This record gives sequence, C-alpha cells and structure tokens, in this order.
Amino acid sequence: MLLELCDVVKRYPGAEAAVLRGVSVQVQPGEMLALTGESGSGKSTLLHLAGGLDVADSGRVLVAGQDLTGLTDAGRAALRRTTVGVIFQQFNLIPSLDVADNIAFQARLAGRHDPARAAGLAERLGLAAQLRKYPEQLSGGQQQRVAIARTLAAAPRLVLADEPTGNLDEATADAVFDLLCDLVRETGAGLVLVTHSERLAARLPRRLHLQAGVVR
Ligand SMILES: Nc1ncnc2c1ncn2[C@@H]1O[C@H](COP(=O)(O)OP(=O)(O)OP(=O)(O)O)[C@@H](O)[C@H]1O
Repeated sequence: MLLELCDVVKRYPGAEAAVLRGVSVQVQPGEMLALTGESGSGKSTLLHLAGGLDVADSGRVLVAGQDLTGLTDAGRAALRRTTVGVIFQQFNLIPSLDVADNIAFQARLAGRHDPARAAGLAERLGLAAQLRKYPEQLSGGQQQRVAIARTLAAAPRLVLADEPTGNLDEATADAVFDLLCDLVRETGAGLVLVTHSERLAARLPRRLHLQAGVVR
C-alpha cells in the first residue's frame, strides 16, 4: 500500500470540534485520486498529515509501509525529501534561484538529481526556453509548471497536490492539470489531488469526498 490512513483524528488547538474524526483511506501505488469537500472540510489537513507536514492526534498514517506516527521530525523530513512530493497552490518557488535550479532543488535534496531527467521534464512542461529566468519573470502558469517539474524531478512515489491549478485561469488550469496527470502516470507515482473543481475531479479515476470529518 502506498498511503494508508487508519481512523485518523485531527483537532487543532482551541478548536471545539475535530477537523478529521476517524478518516480511513487506502491508496495503492500508481492510483490517482481527487480529494474534494467544502471549504474548511479538512482537505489540506488530510494532505498535510499524509505528507508528514503535521501529525495526527490519533490513528495511524503509513506512507510506503512506513508508519509516520512513530517518526521524529527529522524522520518525517527525510520522508518528505525522498518519498513524498507536495505541490501547493502558491507555487512556493525559491525567488533567488533560476528555473533550472528550482527544478533541480528537490532532486538534489533527495540525492537524485539527474540533469537529463530534469531537462526532459522542462521540455515536456514547455519550460526549455525559461531555464535561466527567475520566478518573478514568469507567468502564473509557467511558475506552476516549474513547481510541478521540481516535484517530479525528485521522482517521489507519492505526489500530494493542494489545489495545484487553483490560481490559474480555466484554460491554463486544464492544460497544467493534464500535464501533471500525464507525468505522474508515466512515473507510476500515486497522486492525491485536492480540488474545488467538479470538472477536474471528474477527470481522475477515483474520488474521496470529505464531509463532517469523515470520508464519504
Ligand atoms: N493551523 C491551524 N490551526 C487552527 N485551525 C486550523 C489550522 N489549519 C486549519 N485549521 C482549521 O481546520 C479546518 C480545516 O481546514 P483545512 O485547511 O484542512 O480545510 P480545507 O478543506 O482544505 O479548506 P479550503 O478548501 O478552504 O482550503 C478549518 O476550519 C480551518 O480553519
């Protein structure tokens, strides 16, 4: 199993009710699914727990068979470097690095930088002419494609994407979404993609819907 959440509960300090109230999910290697739910239903929270960015109050989270619950902060950081790739809505590129170095950044951290692979990703994502530019010189759609290349260059087994096309106009969002799905499929990674878009969710083979703290 690539990702397994067993009866996961998460409550933020000071909040009356738990956001996640016993969520159980299993994702197989190579599976691609949409995670939907109303604003505030806990989609980002679930993604953060799956990516080891935050910890559950109870229940278990396993990534590639490794139980995150028992890991130290350093252990979870190592998992994020080597096994999980996260793509955010706000791109989160490093402003002082050019496109080529942004793309190489995570792969270098993972000890997997492969110039040919990085160049191939840049080409597929239409970034070959932008490699020496800095993030501020790029459009939103281009920045998001750099963020996707950066994540996939590190060859993660699990890709977690939090509204990766939420900042883009519809036509650009569709094109970036298709590229992301094609590239993830080709690498055989699993994908959990948070979206508010019914249209995009319908294009993935499986959907999880969060409601009232549980998955429906
Ligand atoms: N760090 C935090 N501290 C306290 N409360 C938080 C924190 N992060 C999220 N919450 C609360 O937890 C609930 C779920 O938030 P979360 O961001 O997971 O929802 P979401 O489904 O991703 O929402 P959206 O679709 O609006 O992005 C919300 O009520 C939010 O206010």
